[in-house]
Amino acid sequence: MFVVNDMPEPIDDRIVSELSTVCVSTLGHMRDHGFALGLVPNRRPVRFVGTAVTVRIPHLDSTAVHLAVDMLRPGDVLVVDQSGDHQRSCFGGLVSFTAKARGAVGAVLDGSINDHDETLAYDFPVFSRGFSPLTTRIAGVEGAINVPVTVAGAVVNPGDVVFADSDGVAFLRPADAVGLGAQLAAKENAEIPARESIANGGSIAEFSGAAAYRP
Ligand SMILES: O=C([O-])CC(=O)C(=O)O
Ligand SMILES: [Mg+2]
Repeated sequence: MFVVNDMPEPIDDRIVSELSTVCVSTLGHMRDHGFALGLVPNRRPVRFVGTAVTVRIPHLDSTAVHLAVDMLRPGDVLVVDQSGDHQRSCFGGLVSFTAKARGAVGAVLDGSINDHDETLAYDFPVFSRGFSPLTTRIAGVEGAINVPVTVAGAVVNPGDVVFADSDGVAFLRPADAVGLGAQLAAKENAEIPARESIANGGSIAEFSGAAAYRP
């Protein structure tokens, strides 16, 4: 059975611009959930913030991926749950080319990617488990578009904020992303005077508070 739900509301442009200047790992200093752990980008440096368009496929059948890629809009990020089949690739040259042509800003797959050499020229950022020659088929078995999915340990809803950089990917509910950019920027900016102090012999443990635990 195939499920094709409506496309989600695009995330606010302000969320995109605020999160585009801060690091995903700064969020990792503040919370432990919502990260896609174990995925790697097809190139570094990389950075994108966009609206999650979700897809769930059974391991062999990427019919729903091809349907979803055609639906992508500028600013979207395709997020694919491969039902636990991490070794298989549903995402190669033609899918990358189509996603980029639609204006999507990236993809996050809990599976592998293929067509490495072809996709270099497309310069389309994709997080995945790595490269694999074992691909999917258009088998028409089943699939779902814009349903809640699980990707590398994180639950993702259609319309969530996908916040990605060279360190990895975080997923945020849009309401949780409001004002987050400023919070992360403040935390990062606090390190500027610390660097100056450390360069002059100061202590990272004093800055971080670890010094309080020195026996
Ligand atoms: O079509 C696929 O499923 C994967 C692929 O090779 C491509 O995108 O070119
Ligand atoms: Mg191909």
